[in-house]
Amino acid sequence: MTLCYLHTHEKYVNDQNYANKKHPDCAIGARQRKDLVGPKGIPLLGNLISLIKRKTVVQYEHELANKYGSNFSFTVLGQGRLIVSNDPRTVEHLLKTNFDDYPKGEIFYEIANDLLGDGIFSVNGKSKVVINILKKYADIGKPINLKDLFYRFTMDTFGDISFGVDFGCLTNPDEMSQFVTYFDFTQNGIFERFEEPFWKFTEKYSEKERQMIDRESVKSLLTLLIEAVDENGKKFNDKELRDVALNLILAGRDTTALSLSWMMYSIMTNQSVEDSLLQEINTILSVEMPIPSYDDLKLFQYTTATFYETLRLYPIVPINGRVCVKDNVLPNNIPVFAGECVKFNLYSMGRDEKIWGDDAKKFNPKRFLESEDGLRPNQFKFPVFHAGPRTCLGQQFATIEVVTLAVLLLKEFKFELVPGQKSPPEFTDALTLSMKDPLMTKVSYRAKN
Ligand code: HEM
Repeated sequence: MTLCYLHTHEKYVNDQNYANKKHPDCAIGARQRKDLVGPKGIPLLGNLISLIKRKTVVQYEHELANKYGSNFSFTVLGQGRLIVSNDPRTVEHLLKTNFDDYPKGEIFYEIANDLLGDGIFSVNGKSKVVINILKKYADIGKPINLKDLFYRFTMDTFGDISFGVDFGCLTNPDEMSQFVTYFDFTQNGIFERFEEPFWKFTEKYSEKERQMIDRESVKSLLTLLIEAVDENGKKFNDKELRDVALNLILAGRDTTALSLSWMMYSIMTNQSVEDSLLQEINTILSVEMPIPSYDDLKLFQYTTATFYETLRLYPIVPINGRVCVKDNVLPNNIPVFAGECVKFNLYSMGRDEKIWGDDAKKFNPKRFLESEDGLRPNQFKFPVFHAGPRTCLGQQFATIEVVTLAVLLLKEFKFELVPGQKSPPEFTDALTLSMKDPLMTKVSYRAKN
């Protein structure tokens, strides 16, 4: 997943053209822009301090959107000027119409079709393991952390369909595989670099970051993958190791696991949605068809709409954007100069009444079924899977995974939030909209067999 921070960082550090010494209220390296609204910064640092003080970047920008409207700008030391434009026309401009002015790196892999082929069998197989785990919790009446369970589910499904290996996350629930632990550690470390302009300096002196670059850790991470073999005994080559492992897992595991968590949270807090889901599931599934096949999945329209509605209010990739390489003008007439980063905040867009109408903040899956576009919403208004030529390659696979598991779980179990938890859950600062705390859930049988 390419975010613009890294590019902006390099661009601005290297580009002395913009390194104007007189920057009264913006970060060094950023062009002065009196034509844009936004919070006043301080010399050299720009808005870095207020950004650090906020809970998350998503919330910082959402607060600014509430104050300044859909288009505003701020500057941050190390990132230069960030122009936020939560406007579907800007999204189309960036990701499609003026795609060449906002380039994105090479496609790192093309796996979607392979995944769809056998993916459904793997999803069904792993869903059964999840159901067995839930049965144990339902039998003893002990709450389970659904967030953790969904991470294990998507990780194992991924290991299975992509590498042909079993990471054992579901079968050894008390012990997260070493590979997964190292992957998470490295992923978190990388995100912190986006936020810390002096990371090269601070990493030298911090114990945590020392571990990040510790050769033994990296070696262990790689060793585990190097040792993994597919069913024919074939090992990964170096390029596969780098591209497939990190990018694929980053793109596919967290996104789907988090979608499941936010979706289950939304269902647990909206009784009428749960009722409609059950009605659909009980009408379609039967003794003859206890598990949906690939073709049956399109019948689950309300369930699919519930997945989309979850992504609208809880976009798993909540902020996106691109660095501009050629001066141009946005459709709303805002000029953008090479080196500036144009972003859109999907969390704000999903809650925007101008885009979704008066009930924008309400969780209402029917809005998709009742709209003209149906289950093919306009990508620029709803860029949760990105849009244009670089749309998410895993959209269809993620939909299969989420809808299948949700249908099978909801048919068998009733889920209730354990009281005393924050609702809605808080999220952390990460590339993805990660829940900060466990999602503790009481699970019970709908009808004991
Ligand atoms: C609900 C689940 C998912 C969501 C919300 C999601 C969202 C996204 C987004 C927003 C991007 C664009 C990122 C960027 O360029 O900044 C993306 C790209 C991508 N996603 Fe997904 N994704 C999901 C699941 C998956 C799955 C399961 C896979 C793999 C099977 C996958 C594979 C990819 C790939 C390969 C790309 C890069 C496409 C390219 O650059 O051409 N995604 N996804």
